[in-house]
Amino acid sequence: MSTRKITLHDMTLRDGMHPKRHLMTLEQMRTVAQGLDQAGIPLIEVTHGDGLGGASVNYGFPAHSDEEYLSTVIPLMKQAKVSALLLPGIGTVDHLHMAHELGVHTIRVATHCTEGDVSEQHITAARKLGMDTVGFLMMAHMNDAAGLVKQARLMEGYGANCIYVTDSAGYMLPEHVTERIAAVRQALKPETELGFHGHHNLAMGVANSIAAIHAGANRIDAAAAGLGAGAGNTPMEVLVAVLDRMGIGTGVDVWKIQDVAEDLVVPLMDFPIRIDRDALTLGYAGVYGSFLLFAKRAEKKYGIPARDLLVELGRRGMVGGQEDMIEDTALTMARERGLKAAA
Ligand SMILES: C[C@H](O)CC(=O)C(=O)O
Ligand SMILES: [Mn+2]
Repeated sequence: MSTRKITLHDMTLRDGMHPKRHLMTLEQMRTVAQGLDQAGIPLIEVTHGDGLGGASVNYGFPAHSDEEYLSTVIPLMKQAKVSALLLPGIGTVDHLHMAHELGVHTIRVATHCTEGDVSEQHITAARKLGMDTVGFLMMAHMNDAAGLVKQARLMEGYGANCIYVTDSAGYMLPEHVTERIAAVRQALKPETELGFHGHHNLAMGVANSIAAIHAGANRIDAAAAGLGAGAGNTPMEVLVAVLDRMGIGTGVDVWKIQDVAEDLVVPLMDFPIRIDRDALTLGYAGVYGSFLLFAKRAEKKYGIPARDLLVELGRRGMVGGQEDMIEDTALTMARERGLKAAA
């Protein structure tokens, strides 16, 4: 067994909210969170798919508020800590205080990979509260290694004790991950932790996570049965089995996490999380994972195949926060093709 310890961070109840259209019930949250806790997962993320304050016309209204989800899950945890995602501009410092009061241990302040400077206020506030504070650089394939180093240093300078390279589009191949993680690892203080968040659109979730670990990452995100945006996140139960075979310690029980995936998470899926042609196109064209259902909806409404729309969104370089542009782009394409919207 290697002496290196990897912290696995579960995404089922946050990234998994995207394919659930943010409509998980409190009972589903409770059951899955307890299963993950009993399997030994040390850190579990809980919020709207777009983080604290995500409830909106743009991102979708959830079945319950972040307060309800967090106050349902946190008191039940025997060993796991709970994290919350926060995108400045969506989540506010008030949301951060609310999360802290409810017992959230880790706050992950997420920005586009070229906009780390917008995280200063939230990272500073979280550090003042003594929280485990993470800077989360999304769509990391859209910045090169040197650019990510700059952004990571900014976030570290504001007080983040961990920085994430986030493959939101599931676009990266292992060599892209290795190059970026190694460069960021070298640039940060040795005590600053480094994480990787993968999506499985090109079936690279596990391979990319292993590449990240080899290049110096020590926190890795994954979701039980892969429940997450697009073709899902790195499947947790597969990652745990592979790391166990590699002799890398995670503290997670190989069998129990399989049972969580199979018995608790697969049954709550609204559709199978798989690499269908649209999810594959996200990875191939480098498109933000949570655009998938928006594109599928636009296909029904305007008759533009989701795949064509996703390719165009990738060509236009659309990023998280530009969800309204999906409809706009579909309308433009429908007009160009002489199509009429479905009644
Ligand atoms: C708000 C996004 O879903 C955050 C994330 O998980 C990603 O960028 O990937
Ligand atoms: Mn994600």
